[in-house]
Amino acid sequence: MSGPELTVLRLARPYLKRLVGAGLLAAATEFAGLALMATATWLLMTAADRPPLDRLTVAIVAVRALAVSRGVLRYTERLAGHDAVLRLVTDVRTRVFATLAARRGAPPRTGDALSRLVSDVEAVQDLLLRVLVPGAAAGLVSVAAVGLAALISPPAALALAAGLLVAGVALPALATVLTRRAGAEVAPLRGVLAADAVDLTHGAADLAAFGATGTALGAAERRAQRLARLERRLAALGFAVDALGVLVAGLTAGAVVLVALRAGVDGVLVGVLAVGTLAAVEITLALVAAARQWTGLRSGLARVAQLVAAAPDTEQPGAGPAAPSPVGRPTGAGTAVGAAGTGGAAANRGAAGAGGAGLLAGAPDVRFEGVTVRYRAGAPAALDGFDLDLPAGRRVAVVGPSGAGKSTLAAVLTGAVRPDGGRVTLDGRDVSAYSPDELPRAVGGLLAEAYVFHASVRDNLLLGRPDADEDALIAATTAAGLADWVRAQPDGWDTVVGEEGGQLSGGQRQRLALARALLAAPGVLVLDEPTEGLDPVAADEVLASTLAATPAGHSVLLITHRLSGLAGLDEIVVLDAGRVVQRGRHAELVAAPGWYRDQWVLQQAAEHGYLALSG
Ligand SMILES: Nc1ncnc2c1ncn2[C@@H]1O[C@H](COP(=O)(O)OP(=O)(O)OP(=O)(O)O)[C@@H](O)[C@H]1O
Repeated sequence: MSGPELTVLRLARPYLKRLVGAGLLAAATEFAGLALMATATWLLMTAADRPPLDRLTVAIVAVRALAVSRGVLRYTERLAGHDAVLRLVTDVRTRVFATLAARRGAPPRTGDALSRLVSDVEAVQDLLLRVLVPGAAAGLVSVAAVGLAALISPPAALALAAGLLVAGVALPALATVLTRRAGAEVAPLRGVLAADAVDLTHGAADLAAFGATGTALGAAERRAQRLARLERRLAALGFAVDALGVLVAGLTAGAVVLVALRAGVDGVLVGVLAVGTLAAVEITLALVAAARQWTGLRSGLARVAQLVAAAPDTEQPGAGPAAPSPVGRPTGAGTAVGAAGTGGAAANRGAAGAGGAGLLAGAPDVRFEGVTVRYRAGAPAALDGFDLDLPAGRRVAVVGPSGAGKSTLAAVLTGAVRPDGGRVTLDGRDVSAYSPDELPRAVGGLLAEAYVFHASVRDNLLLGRPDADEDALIAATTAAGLADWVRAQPDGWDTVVGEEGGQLSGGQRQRLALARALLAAPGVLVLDEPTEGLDPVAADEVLASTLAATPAGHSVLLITHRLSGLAGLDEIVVLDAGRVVQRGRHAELVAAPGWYRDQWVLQQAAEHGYLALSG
């Protein structure tokens, strides 16, 4: 027993007395079972000769007493063991939680943290309740069984000892060797799968928008299949070892009987030895189960020990299993379990550069015809008979007050929401007719509240275009105003951004999501509030560089609250309560009375002061 187990045992020190008590009670329970079998055998075989009843009285009482005491002992053992272990587990869980919460550097992903708090901490519980307590009990009872057998026949006791050694030492060792590798892979894999579940649910909209859902699902499925394979293999090996255990029990009982007969032991006692041997070997075989449990628990224990032992901020970012990227690339130095590669629909796209390095496919002509969306029956329509032509290469902004239906427009265009009335077509074909792989090539971009994955900057960027080269990465991040930050990071493109981009400022997160959208460069680039969270100067710069970086011929649908920087756009559509209330170019709208002009004045005054308006 080494490192992690010792750390756990050190934590168990305050509960040592209770644990030792539980171990002794477990041994007493097993011993009562063994004694019950032996006494009952003696009773039956002796009774067959019809002796006077008083010869049997003690044995009859003993059988009853042992049967009752066995149940009582088992109950108290469970009570004492669980009492001690649940107290310990509460301590460990509190410490693990405190360490996770206090840790600086890269925090674990929610799924992984959950897995550490739940299944890894349960490994501590299992180590004590399923490995140490039953293991110690089995060891003690084996010694007692050999001692008792020696009282009847020393040679038979030797045969029993040999059988018990095989059952209690050789078989557990064999089980450990056979299951070690698979067992070590299982706990981290469970953690990674839990993290996959978080990404697939929280990042579902962005994965769909970049056409990476299939790839991410595929990667998660491959990991799930790997886990299932490992668990099947562990179960099959376990059954094989269990079968060997039954064989060992039979062979040992046979050997004990032969040796005892040769040594001239009385027939009834031979029977007692035979049944006692079967019972003793069965109890010792608990060590095989304990060993199998132990190999399965080791990696979970190691992770708990690592967390408990580490000072809150000493753990290195990226330690532990590699954080799989949403597109299936391993991002850390640890075990890249089931890395999925970069195949799939997203990888099959053509080349396209944020800086105009090439076109995916020509931008389609988009047409909204009388589109109506109502989220709930009876609720006001979020979009109410909306019409818009967005021919290839056109750049249109949609503005309007909060709740006007702007994001709903983006959701309808990207296929996330189906209109209740009217239709949206790309090159004359209804959006709903495009497959989930096909649509993101034509339409995509930065959705409202874009999800940033717990992966490196590079992997977050590559979500929409896995084959992008360094130049394209630089072009996209430069346009989004993130390139200087990336250059300043010690790990550069490999900087892990934390779950939901938690290691980034709000503005950096937004720039990263924007750079990702630019890199994906779909024919119709939807940008929902691309400069949200940036100060006015930065917002103007980023919007200008973003529009400049969009390849010529690609269309842009810009959704924004800010009216600054829209002068160069082909059309601005003002929405209110799902209806178009104004449309035109910036200069026209600023000149005409209406929501646009009022809002423009207010925003200019807020950002530059009222004097700037008159100047
Ligand atoms: N998933 C939804 N379920 C129910 N109602 C929704 C949903 N999404 C939006 N709505 C409603 O639809 C209307 C339009 O919302 P939408 O998000 O499209 O407006 P918006 O113009 O983008 O607003 P904001 O500028 O505040 O983001 C709002 O009244 C909103 O409450």
